[in-house]
Amino acid sequence: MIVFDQVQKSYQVDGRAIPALHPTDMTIENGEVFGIVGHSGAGKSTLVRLINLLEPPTGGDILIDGENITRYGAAELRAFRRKVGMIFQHFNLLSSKTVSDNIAFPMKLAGIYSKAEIRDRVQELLARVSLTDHATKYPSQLSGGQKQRVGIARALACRPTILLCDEATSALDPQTTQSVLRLLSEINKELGLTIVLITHEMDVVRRVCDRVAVMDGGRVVEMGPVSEVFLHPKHPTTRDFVFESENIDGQELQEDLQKASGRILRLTFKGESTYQPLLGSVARASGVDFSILSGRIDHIKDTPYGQLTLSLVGGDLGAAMNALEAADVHVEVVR
Ligand SMILES: Nc1ncnc2c1ncn2[C@@H]1O[C@H](COP(=O)(O)OP(=O)(O)OP(=O)(O)O)[C@@H](O)[C@H]1O
Repeated sequence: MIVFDQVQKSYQVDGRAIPALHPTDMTIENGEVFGIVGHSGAGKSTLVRLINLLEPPTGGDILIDGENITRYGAAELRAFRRKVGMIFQHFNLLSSKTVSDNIAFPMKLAGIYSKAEIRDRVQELLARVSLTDHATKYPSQLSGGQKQRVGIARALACRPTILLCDEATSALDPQTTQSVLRLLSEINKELGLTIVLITHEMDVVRRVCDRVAVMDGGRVVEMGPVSEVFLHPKHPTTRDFVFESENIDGQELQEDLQKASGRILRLTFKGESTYQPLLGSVARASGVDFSILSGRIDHIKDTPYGQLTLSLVGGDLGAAMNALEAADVHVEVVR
């Protein structure tokens, strides 16, 4: 478990302390995929670099499995860092080394593994990331997705318990992004690894994360299970991210809503209720007429969800809303 207790970070710029992370409390459970989403400059990288003490905090305590890592000496810190793997947006591979040698590199650097151990581990990891046939290639001979797979294998070499991902899919096309995210999900499930993933795309969070923290101006402004934060965003920054990921233009939506008559409801279906033919029967029973203003069905991790914005006129609106809520549909009155 990673615990931030009033952790803060300021950078010294021209003799002045510029805050990048205001005092923050946060807990990341073992084995979860935790997303950190925010615009450029929000403080995401700073927060993640505090977890492996690449940046020392200027205040507060960071506890990992109960140990206060901010009090570690040099030797303890070296041993701790082997337990934390990291992957990067631009892969950071060594261009003069082969795929195998890149993966072996952190094990060699640690100086505690035998040659046979390194050889066996590299073979195992090459198979894990489906790159066995590329073992003797150099990074320049690989695609972006393959390079990130090497990055992941290298990060796993010393059997870490935490994997930090700093915009790991931002340089990849959508299809390659999907396959890298699938690989990260598999690793999380198979190895029980804790994954902390920074991104500026809510869509990445939706696909793989269990919980998410939304950052703005060096503060965590919203935090919770992805289904809660994604489907019922409270902070304006979170709303912007969700709208962006759904390709919704906030202003256009407002203009559309103004043209619609009657009550406007936003319905959220989750899990099994997503597939139920509910609307027709509720409309018939309550005598309410409805038109659909916008809608989508998608997944949050493995759970299907649907969201519909409807305008409703006539009939017994209260009865319709009760019937929907009784069927586990979340009903929000927009107007
Ligand atoms: N080494 C540094 N020295 C001084 N200021 C820094 C340093 N690193 C980051 N900052 C500042 O701290 C703030 C947070 O930066 P950070 O890189 O953590 O944000 P971010 O959300 O990761 O942004 P991006 O997505 O662009 O990487 C920014 O205002 C940035 O300019």
